[in-house]
Amino acid sequence: MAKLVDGKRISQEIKDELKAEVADLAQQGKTASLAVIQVGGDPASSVYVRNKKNACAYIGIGSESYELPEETTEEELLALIQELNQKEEVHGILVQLPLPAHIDEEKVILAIDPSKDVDGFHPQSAGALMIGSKGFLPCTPAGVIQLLKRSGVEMEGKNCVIVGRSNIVGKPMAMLMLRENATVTVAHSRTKNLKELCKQADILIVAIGKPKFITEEYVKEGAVVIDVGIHRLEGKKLCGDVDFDVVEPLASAITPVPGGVGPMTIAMLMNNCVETMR
Ligand SMILES: Nc1nc(=O)c2c([nH]1)NC[C@@H]1CN(c3ccc(C(=O)N[C@@H](CCC(=O)O)C(=O)O)cc3)C=[N+]21
Ligand SMILES: [Mg+2]
Repeated sequence: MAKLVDGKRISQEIKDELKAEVADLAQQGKTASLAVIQVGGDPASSVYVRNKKNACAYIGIGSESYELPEETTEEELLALIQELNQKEEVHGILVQLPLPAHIDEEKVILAIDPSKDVDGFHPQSAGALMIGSKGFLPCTPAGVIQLLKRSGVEMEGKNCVIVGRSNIVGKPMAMLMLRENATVTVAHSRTKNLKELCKQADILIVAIGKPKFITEEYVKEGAVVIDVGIHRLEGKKLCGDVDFDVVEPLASAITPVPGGVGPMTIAMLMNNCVETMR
């Protein structure tokens, strides 16, 4: 039977470490505060925004939220970001994605001061990751690395297949696994012989955004399976990109959804906020 990789427990462990560190840094007069911007009232986004604010309160950093109406113009949003860039009491800026269709996400991300880019989405942060220089790491892939490390999964020399090539998960995930000296393959929706390729993976990381897409035919016996997907099924039940019930018996370790990668994303966001104080 597969060992469950408990993201809920590990994220709690990280938040507790950060809480202690923040208390220490506070004694030296250091503080941090996160500004969260949400445009429109998407209920899923509201849940995530609330979780982020709760996490800030838990570890002892400030947060302020800007809930803007759906009709907000790109100019108005850019003006708010400029204001927060200038504001000394704000150390991190997060613009909840996705944004309404009339706003250019790329422009918005580019407007954030890279020194406050706690999501790690700015091109300067992405470039720094690529060449191995200092910058904020994107929270979800950084969370996956922490899950693997804290579960004792050896990465060096291992065959890692990443399914998905997005700018916020697949691509930065590949860079981080390379840093850990894994041998990395990035697969995606157009990859030929995807099943055969995935079956070679010692570590399979899935972020394709298709519910229960990965079945037992994609997984080698003993593989470590990390599921980045999150989907709300009818009846509000959550599931990932991996069909957990059929893959779990094959895997040596596997993340559940919920309780896997999701909570780690928030823990690593908190780590990036604390990084502004260090
Ligand atoms: N600028 C920006 N930064 C983000 O980091 C960002 C974003 N936009 N837009 C949306 C996605 C999604 N995301 C998640 C965070 C936590 C959970 C999480 O905590 N999930 C829980 C379940 C939560 C639930 O019940 O829905 C779990 O998997 O156990 C999931 C997803 C951050 N995102
Ligand atoms: Mg893709």
